[in-house]
Amino acid sequence: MSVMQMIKQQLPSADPAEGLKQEKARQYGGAFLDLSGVSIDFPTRSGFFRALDKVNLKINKGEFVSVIGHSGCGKSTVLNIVAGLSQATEGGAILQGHEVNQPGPDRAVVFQNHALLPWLTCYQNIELAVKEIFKGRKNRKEMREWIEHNLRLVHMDHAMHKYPAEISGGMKQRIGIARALAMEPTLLLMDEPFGALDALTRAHLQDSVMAIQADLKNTVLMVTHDVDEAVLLSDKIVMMTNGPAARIGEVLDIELERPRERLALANDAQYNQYRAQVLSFLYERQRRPEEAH
Ligand SMILES: Nc1ncnc2c1ncn2[C@@H]1O[C@H](COP(=O)(O)OP(=O)(O)OP(=O)(O)O)[C@@H](O)[C@H]1O
Repeated sequence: MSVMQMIKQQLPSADPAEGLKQEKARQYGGAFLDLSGVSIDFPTRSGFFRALDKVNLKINKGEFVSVIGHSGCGKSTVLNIVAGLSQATEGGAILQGHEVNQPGPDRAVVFQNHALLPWLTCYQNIELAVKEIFKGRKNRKEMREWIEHNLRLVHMDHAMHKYPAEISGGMKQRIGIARALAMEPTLLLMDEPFGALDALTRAHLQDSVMAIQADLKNTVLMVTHDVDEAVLLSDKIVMMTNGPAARIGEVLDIELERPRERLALANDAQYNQYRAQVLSFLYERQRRPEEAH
């Protein structure tokens, strides 16, 4: 899929009925996100491949939820179903009372590789999404202020007129996050958002995301490979079994007080206990044959 297609898929449809559906959804009082009985079969040359088998997951409003599991278990597939980029073969995702069957502006996605349009500046990359979403609701000045506000949130206002090629990988990722936040999504979806970054940049960006989350109280679903990242950022860690036919193995509630400080937590018994629980799930109960030696 091209970068343009990915961005377009997240933008709103012009259908007025869609606006009404979204308004109804905002008033819905049930489970915020409810995945029930989600299975998916991908067609392959040797027949159907069942990637997920009867996945059930509930997420509450304002929660930060991480999905962790070994490579290829189906983490991105879960996120893509919630994003509306993949269709479940059985079951489905209900977001605020409405079935997800296509991408929409209520679910902004941050990918590992930022997906910025190289011919637009950082400001213009965000503006593209903001113009679509807020047309008729914000005037030019309000839009400019809103874009600048979101650039400030990720500490990138100083580089707003630079092109993606002129900034570092970590900075590009910040712009991707600013663009997603500027869409004011009901649900923020992040697929290994820090995966391509060096350890220091990764830590800075994790801290920024925690600070933004504390402020905006977004509901976030994040895919990660990183146990420390999952424990540090999450309210809930969803641990997936190995595929094919992957399921949710365990869900761990992380009850560490916020704000969380990575240095203080390094010596925190409860933090280390959570960390050990995730490691034990991944490397004992879900150990893969190639890791047994
Ligand atoms: N479109 C597709 N067609 C066929 N198989 C697919 C398709 N998309 C995903 N799969 C398969 O489904 C399984 C889950 O893939 P997915 O990308 O969700 O895993 P993941 O846990 O996110 O992996 P990673 O951590 O390596 O990114 C894999 O075996 C993958 O090969």
